Amino acid sequence: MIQITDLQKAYNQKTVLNLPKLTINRGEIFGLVGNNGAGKTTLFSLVLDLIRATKGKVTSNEVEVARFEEWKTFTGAYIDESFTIGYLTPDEYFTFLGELRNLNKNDIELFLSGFDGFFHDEILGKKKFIRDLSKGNQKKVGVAGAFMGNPDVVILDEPFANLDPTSQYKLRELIKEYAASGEKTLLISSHDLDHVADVCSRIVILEKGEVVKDVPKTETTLAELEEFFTGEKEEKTFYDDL
Ligand SMILES: Nc1ncnc2c1ncn2[C@@H]1O[C@H](COP(=O)(O)OP(=O)(O)OP(=O)(O)O)[C@@H](O)[C@H]1O
Repeated sequence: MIQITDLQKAYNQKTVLNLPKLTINRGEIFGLVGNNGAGKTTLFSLVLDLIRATKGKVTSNEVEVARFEEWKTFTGAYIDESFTIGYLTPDEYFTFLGELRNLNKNDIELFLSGFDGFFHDEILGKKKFIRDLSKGNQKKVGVAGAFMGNPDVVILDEPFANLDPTSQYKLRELIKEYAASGEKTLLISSHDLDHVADVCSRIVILEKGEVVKDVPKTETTLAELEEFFTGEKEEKTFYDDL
């Protein structure tokens, strides 16, 4: 679905991303982790053609994202506040986005009803501009918007950050439900190893712009990720054998 070939991004001669080859297949829930400055947002920004690559290319469903526009019809994303429209209320924003994605009023209402639990009665019908919502609620609007129109590819940069614990768990469920058909491709970055290990089918660790680990999710993934980032192996305790 997404092919990355010889992709490099440099700022002032300093390479911040270097990916000789990376393929993300249809149906994968691709989790991207890495310390601050590892290159996660840079990678997503290149996949979404928000910044120009120094070298190399990204194709999404065979469409080269930097040269053509068709990929936008099957891609939903939320990277930051610039993806929403601050001077609209969430209701206005979803109507706008829905129309853009050829949904009628009923479709939009049906779509939004799927987010009732996630929105927790804080988002819709409040007559508040998106820019005046709390950071977490702004994120909820953006994340929900990314799923609108049932896109084949959904890209979310740190979707769990700023959300309260209940909303984080609701988002896990939403992501899993969305991916359940096996037809959708999701790219999710997060600093929360527990969430990534729970929802993702494949996990990639970036370090200084390079892939240092690329593994399918298994029962031991969370422990392996924790060991990688803390440098400590979790000791087996007496209680583990009971
Ligand atoms: N516009 C820019 N000009 C110069 N350097 C930049 C620019 N944007 C990003 N960088 C650098 O690129 C590197 C990768 O940044 P990026 O935001 O992709 O990391 P990240 O993994 O998303 O980090 P975080 O977890 O902190 O969000 C960093 O060293 C960052 O300082």
